[in-house]
This record gives sequence, structure tokens and C-alpha cells, in this order.
Amino acid sequence: RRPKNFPPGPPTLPVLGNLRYLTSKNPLKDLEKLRQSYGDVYSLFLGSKPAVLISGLKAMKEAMVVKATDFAGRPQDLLIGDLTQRKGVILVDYGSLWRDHRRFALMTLRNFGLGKKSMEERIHEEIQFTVKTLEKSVGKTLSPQVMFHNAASNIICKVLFGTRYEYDDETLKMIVQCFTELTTLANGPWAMVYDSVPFVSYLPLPFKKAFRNMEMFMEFSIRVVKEHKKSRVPGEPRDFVDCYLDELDKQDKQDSTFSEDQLKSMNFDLYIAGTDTTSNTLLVGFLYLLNFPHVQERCQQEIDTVLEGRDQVTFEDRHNMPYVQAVIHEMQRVANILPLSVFHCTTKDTELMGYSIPRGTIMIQNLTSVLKEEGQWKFPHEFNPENFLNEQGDFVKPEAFMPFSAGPRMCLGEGLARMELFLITVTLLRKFRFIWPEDAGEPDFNLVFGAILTPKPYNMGRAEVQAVKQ
Ligand code: HEM
Repeated sequence: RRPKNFPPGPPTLPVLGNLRYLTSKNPLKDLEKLRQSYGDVYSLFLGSKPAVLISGLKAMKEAMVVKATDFAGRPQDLLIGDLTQRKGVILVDYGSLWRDHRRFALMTLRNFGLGKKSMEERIHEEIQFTVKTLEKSVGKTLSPQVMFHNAASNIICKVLFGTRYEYDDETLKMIVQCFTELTTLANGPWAMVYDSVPFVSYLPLPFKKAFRNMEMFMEFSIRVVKEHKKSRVPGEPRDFVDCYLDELDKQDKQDSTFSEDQLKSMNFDLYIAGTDTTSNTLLVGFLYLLNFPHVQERCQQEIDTVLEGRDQVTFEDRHNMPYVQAVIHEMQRVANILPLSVFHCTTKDTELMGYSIPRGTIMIQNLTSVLKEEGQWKFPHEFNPENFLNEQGDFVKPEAFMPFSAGPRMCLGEGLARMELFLITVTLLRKFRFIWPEDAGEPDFNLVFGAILTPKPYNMGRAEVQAVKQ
């Protein structure tokens, strides 16, 4: 039963709630249909748990920005919460543990050069490996999926652990396998069963594997922390782990939220949040660039003009590249990488667009509905960099550009992600022309639904590269 003045929604069934309304392969379409019937704020029962869906810029802003803290919680009784034991930062509920760690992570990433040179150098070092991979493939076809994944993974590994891994390294392979299995299970039907049916967590069902994978990552994280403790010089941090250990030295033990356990979980959270998000954005973006050669060419002209004889691009150069900026933002808009963001929950009884929402209700942000909202974009349903350009050709960012969400929970890696996307895209377009092979057939721009949207790999597996003469 919906409580009084709760957002409307379809009729529910015992145990299953409204799960039958999310049956197709693409629940985003189902959610859009429900929005047509019930409006920008409606409710669904995920099993027995009530959840409220937020669509459109107006409702999203009221919840995430105007009433920010009311909506800044995270649901605590889902499979992913049990997997992470409610530690780290992403799935931690609104409170001092989350606040302290969010502030610390933001500050540390900034000190390490978010928006400054040293982070740029780290990213550039990794890009050289990507360039080498592409140089070996000139005239041939290659799958950019693994290449972008490895680049994003190594950049975050350098920030966290000060290490990069060779692409065939056994540790890297283990980590990647752990995460792939974890995310597949956490997004699949077994997670829904786990989240909806009480007591099922005690049964030997496939989600047990997710717990084993989690343990494997934690063992890796423990090893990394142990090695750092042996080799560190206090006060001279080399990476995120060292910074955290320095912070632990400073903390008053009694009421501190910092601990070694938390450090291991932060490693997990930042790695998982920083890898597939950036790499899939690049994958989708390059799928479009391959198939919109005139956009690629115009980027290349702008890049050549701004860089002139210089070999390496800097993040500062973005201010002189309005068209490239527009293209990268448009890549992110169409990539729509986290279509339902990360689930929030209300921290107290509150209201949204006139409806009453009790404390502890799951809140689902439909970011797709904002990134493609009619009335907010010049061309909401097509790939067109003009969405980010005004009549004078200057770069402008509409309010509805929310791939990182908004409010107190918004992505804390935005700075790093934007720097990666810019430096990688510009460096690769400066050096190569990317071609969609004639025999590859029509490109399929439809993305496969999951917690992270991905393009179908076979379409990207046949991209040809040509070296550009400079
Ligand atoms: C294109 C790349 C990325 C996109 C589109 C993206 C998007 C998002 C979104 C939509 C959220 C959920 C916000 C919310 O709940 O309201 C989020 C959270 C988060 N992201 Fe990202 N992200 C990206 C890259 C990164 C990177 C590189 C890092 C790592 C440094 C990162 C770290 C995080 C963390 C830690 C959170 C949880 C924040 C919190 O709960 O307070 N993200 N991201």
C-alpha cells in the first residue's frame, strides 16, 4: 500500500511489488512509459520496498539541490550495501563517516593535482601506453574496449597505489575479473531476488560468488596497504594510500571515522567508480567520432590550430577549444553512462513536488530523462555538439548537463574524469584518424543496459586507425 500523499504508481502485487513492469531488456524504456502515465515523480515497489523515481530537470533540482540533504542518504538494505559492508564512501549513508571521507577524498585528489599539473603528468604517462597500442594497430583493426579500460584502470591505480600494471599482469587480470563478475551479479536478477525477498541471503545462491569476489579484492587491498606501511615516509605521501595513512597518524583515535578497514574500502570504491565510467564514456564517444568524420575533422583542425608546434596538450588548453569541449560534453550526454545514478534515500520525512515522502524511501534519479529532456536541449535525441555551443560558437553548458548528478552526493571524481576525457581524446585525435571500416556494416548506437550503459562490443572491435602526419 502507498502511504497517504505518496507519489502515484502502478498497482502492486504481493512479494513482487511492481517488478513485472520492469521486464524488458531495457528498463529505461519501461521507466519512461511509466513517467508518461504517472508524471515526473512516481513510485514503484521493488519487491516490498517502495522507491520513488525522479525525472526531468525541475524535479531533479528540487530534490538534489534545493532539498539536498533530505535526499542525500543511501539505502542500506540492498545486496551492494551488504557486499561493501556499508564502508567506503559511495554506499555509506548520510552522516559523519561519509562526510569525513568524502571531504578527505576530494581534498586528496585535488592536492595530487586535480586541475593541476601533477595529475596531468600521471594521465599523460598512461596515454603514452594507449598511443603505443594504437601505433601497433595502424592499418589494422583493434578492439578499443580493453585499451580504454586499461588506461582508465591504470590512471586510478597510479592515483591510489602509485603503481600501473602491464596489460597482461596477473594482478590486473584478477582485479578486472573480480569487478566484472561483481557488477554482473549486482545488476542481475539474483540481486533483485536478494533485495526483494527476506532471508534469502542465507541460502547458497549465485550471489555468494559476489561475496567471494569482494573478499578477493579486499585481500589485494590489504596487501597494498601492508606494502605501503613498510615503504612509506610519513609526511611525504606518494599516493592516496600514503595520504590516508598520514591522516590516520593525525586522527584522535576515540571519535575518528578513519581506520585501516575504511582505507581498504576506499580503495575499492574509488577504483570501481573511476574505471568503467570513464572508459565506457570514451568507448561510446569514439563510436560516434568514428561515424561522424566531419566532427572528428573539425576537432582535429581546432586542436592543430591551438597546439601549433606543441606536442603535448594541457588541460588549460580546453579554454581555447570550444568545439572540442562541446564534442566531449556531447559524448558524455549521449553516453549517459550511469542512467539511474546511484540510488539515494531520504534522510527524513520530506516533500517533493507536493508529494509526501517518508524517511528511508529509496530515491532513483532518472538521469536519462534530464540528459535527453525536450525543451532543455537543441537536439535532445541526436549526437550534435551544437547542444553545447551558442550562436557565437562559444562553449556553453546547459543546466540539464548532469551526467555526474548534482547536490552533495554528486560524483567526487568529476575533476579527474573531465581531465582524463579531455587529455585522452585530444591526444588521440592529434595523432590518429579513426575510421569506421566499410565492411563493419551500420553502426549500432543502442547501448546495453546495466548499472553502467555500454556499447555493443562488436561494433567497436573493427575500428581502423591511421597515423596523422604532423
Ligand atoms: C565519466 C566518468 C564518471 C561519471 C559519468 C560519474 C558519474 C557519477 C554519478 C552519476 C554518481 C552518483 C551521484 C549521486 O549519487 O548523486 C557518482 C558517484 C561517485 N563517483 Fe563518479 N563518475 C565518473 C567518474 C568517476 C571517477 C574517475 C571517480 C574516482 C575518483 C569517481 C568517484 C565517485 C565516487 C566516490 C562517487 C560517490 C560519491 C558519494 O556518494 O558521495 N567517479 N559518479
